[in-house]
Amino acid sequence: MENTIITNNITKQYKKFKALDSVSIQVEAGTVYGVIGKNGAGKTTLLKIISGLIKATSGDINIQYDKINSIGTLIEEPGLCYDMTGFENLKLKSLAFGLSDDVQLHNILNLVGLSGSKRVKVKNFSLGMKQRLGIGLALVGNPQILILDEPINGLDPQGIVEVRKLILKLKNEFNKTIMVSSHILDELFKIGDKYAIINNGKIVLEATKEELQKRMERCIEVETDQVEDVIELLNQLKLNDYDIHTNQVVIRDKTLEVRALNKMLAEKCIPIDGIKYGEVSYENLFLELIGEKYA
Ligand SMILES: Nc1ncnc2c1ncn2[C@@H]1O[C@H](COP(=O)(O)OP(=O)(O)OP(=O)(O)O)[C@@H](O)[C@H]1O
Repeated sequence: MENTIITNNITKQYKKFKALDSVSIQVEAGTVYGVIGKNGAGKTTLLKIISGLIKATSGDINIQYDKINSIGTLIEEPGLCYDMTGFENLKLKSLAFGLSDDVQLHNILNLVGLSGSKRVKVKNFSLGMKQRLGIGLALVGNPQILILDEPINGLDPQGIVEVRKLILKLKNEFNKTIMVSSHILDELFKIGDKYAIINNGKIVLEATKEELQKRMERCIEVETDQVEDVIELLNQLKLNDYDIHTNQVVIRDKTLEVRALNKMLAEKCIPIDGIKYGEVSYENLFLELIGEKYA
């Protein structure tokens, strides 16, 4: 598939501080691209540079699009007028863009699930409604690319589901290319096709959903009430990458096979209640990638 956004060694320097350090990413057209990182990792800086809101200190950006206004952004606050309705907010932005297509605005209101609240002023909106209106504002002018910075931050579970469905609908039915950042890993992993994991301004991994899933596949979960004996065996085998839970040991080793471990446990007469392959959690994968210890 064709790439819509390519960045090449983008660096952003604030005096002596490097907020972004040689960031190179490739975003394919019609996909959702997740940018994952802790607070202060550099997500907003990257999205602002791609949106054209700030300039990179060095590096190149190549963005393919046909029309002016082809990037819609929701970065930090949506900048809503609280004494106006959702429609009036859309209208204001549309006028600022020199557009006069009210039908499109009604379609946007419908798309973001706010057509039932036509007469409600934004000051009476829930946070989820405000966030969806923020996405609606990003859609004014029908951009092909959407840049959404932390769109689910602070939302309740229902609000998160609504934004997730909206993002997927925008991709699947409207063929938008969407970059979305978050530190809520589980949620972002539900919608992205490809991801950049960013830490201290550097991309520590750019990987497709499938590649990430592959990395998460392999761990072995041993259920036992004799956790200490299992740990002793693992230490003898020099397998030091494991988590201990109540009555469970989770071993992360790509070479160890369930059958082989099962045999060794039996030989040592260590009773177990179960042994199987499991998945590394998103959080642990993330911590591994940014070089921090598992929780
Ligand atoms: N205008 C600025 N001047 C100086 N430093 C800045 C400026 N803008 C951002 N930074 C710094 O750059 C780093 C990256 O900030 P950025 O907002 O991109 O992080 P983030 O990953 O989006 O984090 P968060 O989730 O907290 O928004 C932070 O350490 C931040 O303090």
